[in-house]
Amino acid sequence: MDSWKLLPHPKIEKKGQRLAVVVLDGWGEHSPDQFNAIHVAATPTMDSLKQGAPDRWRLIKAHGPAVGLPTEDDMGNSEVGHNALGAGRIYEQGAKLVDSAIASGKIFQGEGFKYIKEAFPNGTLHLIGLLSDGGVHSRFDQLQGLLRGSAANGAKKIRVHILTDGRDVLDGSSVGFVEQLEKDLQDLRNQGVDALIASGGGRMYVTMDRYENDWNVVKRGWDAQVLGEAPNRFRSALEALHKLKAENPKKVNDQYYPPFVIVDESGKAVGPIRDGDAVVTFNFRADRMIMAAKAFEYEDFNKFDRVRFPRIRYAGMLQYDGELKLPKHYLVSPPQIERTSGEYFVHNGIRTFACSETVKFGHVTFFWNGNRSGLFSEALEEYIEIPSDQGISFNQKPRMKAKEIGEKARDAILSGKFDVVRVNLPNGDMVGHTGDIKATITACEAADSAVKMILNAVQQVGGIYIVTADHGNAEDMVKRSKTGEPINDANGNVQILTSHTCWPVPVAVGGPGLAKTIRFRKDLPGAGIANVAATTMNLLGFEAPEDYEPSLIEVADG
Ligand SMILES: O=C(O)[C@@H](CO)OP(=O)(O)O
Ligand SMILES: [Mn+2]
Ligand SMILES: [Mn+2]
Repeated sequence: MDSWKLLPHPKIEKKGQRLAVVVLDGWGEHSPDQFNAIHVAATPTMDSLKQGAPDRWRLIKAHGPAVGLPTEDDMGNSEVGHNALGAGRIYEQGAKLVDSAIASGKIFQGEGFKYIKEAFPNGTLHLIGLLSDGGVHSRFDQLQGLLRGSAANGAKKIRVHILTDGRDVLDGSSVGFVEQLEKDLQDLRNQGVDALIASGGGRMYVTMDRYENDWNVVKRGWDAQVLGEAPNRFRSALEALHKLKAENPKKVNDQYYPPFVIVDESGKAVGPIRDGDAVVTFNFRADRMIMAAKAFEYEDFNKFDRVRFPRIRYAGMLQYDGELKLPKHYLVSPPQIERTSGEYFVHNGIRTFACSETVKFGHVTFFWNGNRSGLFSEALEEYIEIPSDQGISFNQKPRMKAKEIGEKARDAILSGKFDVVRVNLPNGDMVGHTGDIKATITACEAADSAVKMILNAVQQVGGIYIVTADHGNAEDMVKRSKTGEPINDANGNVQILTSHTCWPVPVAVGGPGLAKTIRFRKDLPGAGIANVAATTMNLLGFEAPEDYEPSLIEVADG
């Protein structure tokens, strides 16, 4: 028997239902107050869905172990969220896999580490990555583990190229992380390892672009890290952070520090990357390291002028793209996500349309499909990317491309060419990360209007919808005490929260094609977003594979 064949659902007929799957990025559920941008925004469509509770609207988990992260304190993120949504099962994710590999010491015995270790006797080890304890792309304690382990394994010269965060952690917290890193590097120097910070920059402006939105971001990183060139040169990273902020307090924050290099007393960069060196990008998450990985690895490369292409031993913390085998060498094996819902669908003749704008396009395709690039089937699938605005912080244009995404989805639904139309609406998340509450309110309104456009099209064709989110963000824009009170900073202003949250997200089903008897089960109170994939299979008239997390819906008698 074809193991890809999904069995017909015993109670839900497969009758060519057209299904819209809408993911609102960064849209959680939290108590209503002035710092809940979704609550303050006029969101009539999402509000109306809530009226369907408990049978057709409920909350599901989108953080911590429910999405494969180490602890209940780990907020969700797009990678683990879309992996869970698309794969319908919970995989141990990068953060956890790296933790285990460091704890057991296996990371230092693996092929990847052995490969870079060859460079230790004569070359420098460069560590490049996001410096914070956000746990979304990287974690500070993992960098510390890597530093200690590398020194213990013979690294004599280490250079750290930092990317400041302020997006998964509070803005301004980069200073504390750099102070701690400087202490750790001093400890290494006391042990005879020549260890220094060599360059830096803010994650949104240096290195960590994604989905080829803007190669200039990667180039700025390359120039500083590899060539040792940047418009800003300082004797220390702390000096860089303080001076660059003081020069331009309105524009410069942790996410957007301009690139800088650290120089010695003669003004020479302390750590350009040269032939014979080893380079490790210590982010475990893929999307924002793939572009840099290509620049470090590909012989043929034309995205920008690298000027110099050093012969290095390069490894990623994880392999970032299994399909492209990028990078070839890595310290920890990524989760092997297979048999995703999208792949099942093509094997069962389901025609899928997927769409978002650039900044989230890979979320609803690459992450959704288990970190796999490209289509499963040219004949049955179409993925559309709407170009995102470039070079701006999204609070300047908070509506982003919500309308365009809504229109594309609407047209795809009305065309009759697709059984499933899947979109990601980025607004709540991308604007939420700017910490600009007013703009985030506008963002949420734009996303809500796009949902409306999609639901109207579903209505017209007699279809079904499932609306949900990948994790929280816009529903809570302020740092809170344990009892939920907003926390003030030293100047008496509330501390703005730019990060994701641990709050649950809504899921709603409906549409004229949904039988009246279908409702949410009540026996899955702890369900999470991994339960959505089986639900979509049921909505299309299929049983889900046995090892998928259970479907959220049931068919009531009568
Ligand atoms: O912007 C990103 O890279 C992350 C936050 O670090 O957000 P998301 O997981 O929503 O993509
Ligand atoms: Mn997201
Ligand atoms: Mn986000």
